[in-house]
Amino acid sequence: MLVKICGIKSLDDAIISSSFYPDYLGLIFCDSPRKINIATAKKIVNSLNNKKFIGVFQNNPIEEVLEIAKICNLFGIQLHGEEDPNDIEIIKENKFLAIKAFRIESSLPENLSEYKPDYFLFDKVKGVKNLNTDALKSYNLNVLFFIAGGLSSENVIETIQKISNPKFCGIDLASGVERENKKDPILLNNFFNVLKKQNFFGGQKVE
Ligand SMILES: O=C(O)c1ccccc1NCC(=O)[C@H](O)[C@H](O)COP(=O)(O)O
Repeated sequence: MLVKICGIKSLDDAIISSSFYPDYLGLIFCDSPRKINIATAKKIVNSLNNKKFIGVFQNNPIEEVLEIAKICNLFGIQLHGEEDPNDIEIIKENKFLAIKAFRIESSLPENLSEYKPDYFLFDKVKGVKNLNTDALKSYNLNVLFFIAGGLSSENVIETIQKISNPKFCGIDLASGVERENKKDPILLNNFFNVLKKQNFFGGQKVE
């Protein structure tokens, strides 16, 4: 499994999280308790310049997304709203890794195949505890996908084992490794330990 730790809010969060060697670190630029400003994001990326930072955006004009991605020297862009499939093409043309996220309730979106990102990310809907993994059973596209939604050391293995799809490649999490709104070394350690114990840490990236 590839791992993306999302919602990095400070240099401390970034340093602690990257000490566990996740594949990607996420910076949230849209409305969220984990929203980061451009100046802080830029400082974090420049301080850890060998790490791959993904900016998370929601329904922003694509020109604005690209401008922020360039200012902050991001590796990739995750669109988490109702963006047009063409925005994904523009992200790829601009040489950023492109992730298209969808919040999944009971089924996959009908227009999923119109999007050609590097990865999909299937997240839970707001207000529920976890992702409905049954909804992923019909996934038959060629694009690799991550899952997200309330993952923690307690439920990650059980969740991974529920998904037997060859395109399932990664997990994304935020709150499951946070205490008092900060990334927590003990929770991170527990999380990576359970992954490693089950040989679920590591995997092949698209790039
Ligand atoms: O996490 C947020 O606050 C958020 C808000 C708006 C858009 C996207 C957001 N998160 C991006 C993600 O990739 C996942 O939703 C997140 O990492 C999963 O978080 P959690 O359920 O707490 O593990």
